[in-house]
Amino acid sequence: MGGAGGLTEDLVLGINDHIKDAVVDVRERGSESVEEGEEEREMVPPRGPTSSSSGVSIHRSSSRPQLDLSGAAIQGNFEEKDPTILLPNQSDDIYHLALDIGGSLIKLVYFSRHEDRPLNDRRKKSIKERFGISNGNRRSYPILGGRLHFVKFETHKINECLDFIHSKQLHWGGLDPHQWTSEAPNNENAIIKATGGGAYKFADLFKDRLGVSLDKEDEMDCLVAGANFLLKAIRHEAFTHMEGQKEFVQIDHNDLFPYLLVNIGSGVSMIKVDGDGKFQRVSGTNVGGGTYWGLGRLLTKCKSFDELLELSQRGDNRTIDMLVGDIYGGMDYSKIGLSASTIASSFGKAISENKELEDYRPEDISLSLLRMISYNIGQIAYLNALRFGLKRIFFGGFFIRGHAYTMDTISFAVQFWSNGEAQAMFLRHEGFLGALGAFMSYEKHGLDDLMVHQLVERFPMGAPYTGGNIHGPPLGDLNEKISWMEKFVRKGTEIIAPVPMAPPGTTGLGGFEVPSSKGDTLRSDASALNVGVLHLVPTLEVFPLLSDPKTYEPNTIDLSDHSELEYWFTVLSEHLPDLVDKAVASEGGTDDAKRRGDAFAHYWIRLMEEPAAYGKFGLANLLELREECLREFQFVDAYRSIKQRENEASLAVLPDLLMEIDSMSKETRLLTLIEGVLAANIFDWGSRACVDLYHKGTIIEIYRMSRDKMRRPWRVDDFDMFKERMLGSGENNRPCPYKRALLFVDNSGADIVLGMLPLARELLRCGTEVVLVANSLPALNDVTAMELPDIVAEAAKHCDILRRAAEAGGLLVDAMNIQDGSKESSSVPLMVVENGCGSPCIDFRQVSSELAAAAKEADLIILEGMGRALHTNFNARFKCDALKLAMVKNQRLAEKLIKGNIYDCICRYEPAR
Ligand SMILES: Nc1ncnc2c1ncn2[C@@H]1O[C@H](COP(=O)(O)OP(=O)(O)O)[C@@H](O)[C@H]1O
Ligand SMILES: CC(C)(COP(=O)(O)O)[C@@H](O)C(=O)NCCC(=O)O
Ligand SMILES: [Mn+2]
Repeated sequence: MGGAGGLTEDLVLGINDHIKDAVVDVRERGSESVEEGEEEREMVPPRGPTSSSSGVSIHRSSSRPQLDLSGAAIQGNFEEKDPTILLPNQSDDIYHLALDIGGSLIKLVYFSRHEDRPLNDRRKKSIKERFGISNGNRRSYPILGGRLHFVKFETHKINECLDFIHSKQLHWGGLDPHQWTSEAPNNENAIIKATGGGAYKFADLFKDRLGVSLDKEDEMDCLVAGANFLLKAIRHEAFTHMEGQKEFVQIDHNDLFPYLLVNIGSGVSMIKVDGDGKFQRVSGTNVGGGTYWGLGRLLTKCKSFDELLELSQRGDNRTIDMLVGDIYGGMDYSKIGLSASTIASSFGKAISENKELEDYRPEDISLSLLRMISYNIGQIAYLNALRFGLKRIFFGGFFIRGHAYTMDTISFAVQFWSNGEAQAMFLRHEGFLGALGAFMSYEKHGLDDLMVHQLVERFPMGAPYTGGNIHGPPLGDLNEKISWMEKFVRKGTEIIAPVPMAPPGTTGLGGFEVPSSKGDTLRSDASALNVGVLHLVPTLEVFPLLSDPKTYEPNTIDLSDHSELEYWFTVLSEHLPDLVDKAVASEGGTDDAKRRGDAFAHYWIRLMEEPAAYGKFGLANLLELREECLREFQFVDAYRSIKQRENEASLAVLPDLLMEIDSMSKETRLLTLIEGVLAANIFDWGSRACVDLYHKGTIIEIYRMSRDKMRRPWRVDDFDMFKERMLGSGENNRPCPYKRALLFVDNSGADIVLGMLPLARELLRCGTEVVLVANSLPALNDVTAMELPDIVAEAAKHCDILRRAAEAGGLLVDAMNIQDGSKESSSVPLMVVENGCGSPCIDFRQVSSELAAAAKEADLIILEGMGRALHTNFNARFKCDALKLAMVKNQRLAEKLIKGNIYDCICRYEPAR
């Protein structure tokens, strides 16, 4: 090893000298952010390494396209009030709508389609040819990518709902689904699927106001279809809620039936579900959500359901309910297992006291009523489960409203009466089952064919308002979002107050005792249970090399541990000012960008008030949500100029690095290359520690420190095993054992140029095909698949191996004047493939179809960086050999994962399973 160390040292000095000329002092950058936009224009070469990020084909975009109003014309009778307007050029977003019009609420589920605009770039084309990927060849009709939105209105405000549908022109989509792709649909014969009593009651109103007919679907059919779809297709849909603890339940698709579905709407239906379309309504009760809201309104004079629910949180039901202790002189009735605090008779105290309604606190009345109804429903549900021997009970309907206390009470009843045999579970899309079922009843929309991995739930701004609260149009337009945000900030200080990390208020005593959540307010935007927009991405696939997709869990750190959540949320929040700075600078530092930056920061903190509301949450989800938030506020690529500069600086020193590498023996070279990857992984703008380093030193100093740290053994060091596999024992010059390697690259600049590209070159040199796998969308300073071909092209100018391989892989098409011009067909190709992600991490259950295709013949994967190799996939096992390379740039993670320290390195080699 001594020899290798010496050479490495030389290499460092050599590189440092070159870097000195080419690299800017990072300290200067922080303070020059305002001019960055300008300078960026100067620095962008015509075909610069990262100049093309704006045209990315976005897989997971969450921003809504604007309506194309050109050529708009009134359709039909001009005399009509609110006539329909045709938008002939609005072709990329086609809507489809289904309704559930209940006694209390109208639920809307609508689909918006954003057509893929495949970029005809050379990379995509050649990858498609090479891997034989064609569009839509798997089904007789294509599943359309798009988004499912969830909105609700109060039934007595049906006009708001009609206005909403009209304003969004959702009724135009009510045509035969086969016509979804056609332009400018004509809605004369439009039909909208609808369920619930209102589908009958309001049919004429829909015809008069919107000119559409409601196609009525059976309510029970719809509830069951909706529940089955959610339970099969949405990963974190069902959860238990006991004593304040929410726990997501992974439902095995093959072991879903039978179950009892209890839908608590205005009234309550109990349905025994035995399969898709196989069910029986076995019971129900007229004491339901309508009872709580109706009686509660009369008794407390509350103006809204949420107000009534909020009152209950400050209530003490002992003032009204007759408890066992009231009857037994403060004692338990222990013989039959009833404690003194058990409710013997709801509202029972009111009979014996000489009091009027005004003498009772509305808070106490509300709580007593809530407990009476929840407990009663829980008990009837249990009895029905018992009747049919069902172990699982799923509760839906908007009565639940994601309210911790309601869920705890119902869970307690089920647990108590069943002696723990039966389990109450709740659904995140609680009240949308019927509407979803009605949506499913459209023939051949392909939704029922979609699988879990093709659905991505996103929480764009406005989701809490559409899915949660009763509200008008969701905030679609960015200006609306920001003005809302500004209003919100002005209104209260909630946003900047410390983030509450304690679990939501609960009794802690299982529903029989007084809630300890006094003083807690039910947030009026209903973020207690957020329902996001479901993105349907038919092109996402499960990575075929996962050794066991069923048990695969991408996250290494589970944030359901509150101390973890608190820590990571704090770390990311501390990074926020720097991130906002970069984001604003990337948009030219304009006033508009500053407003958006502020709004982003506020929104981010607000989102984090209750992350559990978004389904099961790991660190990878937190990091991804941050990127999604940035995109939501139209920050396309916050680190664009930083990436460009670091790419240019690194490319300038690449030729010298390659020269030094080429002078080494095979063995030393391999070690030096791996060291190079680990050392360059320090250039990570997502790590607090690294950003602090950038503010203190130059790239050269940082890089030197990083190379110094490279002495083996690393904290996790399987290098010898990897070397053995690559080179065999002894210098026997045998060819490299790998046919195709997938290199999951991480950061721009030194990381890709001086770390991963030289490693890729070595693999190419020994006959391995190399697929560079990079992000589809920007995330921090990660290099994207769109940027890589240009970086490779630049590097190829100095290296024949890279040039020939890139040519063979279709990355270079007469890209430059190549000296020897030989185009050997025998050369091993180098390709670039997008991974389908826009995050620093990767979830192998949802990758792009081109990556899935490329993986089929791969026998080595190399995962680089903290996000892809540590936060996610540290424990993942693959069907082929895997090398995980990362520098740990966080002290706590280093301690937890490897009992080590910040800047320790990991080289983990795992032979195929
Ligand atoms: N904002 C709200 N306005 C009215 N009721 C609400 C609201 N949020 C939750 N609820 C509760 O949800 C019940 C309606 O649930 P839902 O599943 O929509 O049933 P339905 O189809 O009968 O309208 C109401 O009776 C009430 O208890
Ligand atoms: C965002 C990152 C995963 C990116 O790391 P990378 O994948 O580039 O190695 C990492 O910087 C990170 O975990 N940052 C947050 C923790 C911290 O600042 O210490
Ligand atoms: Mn990164």
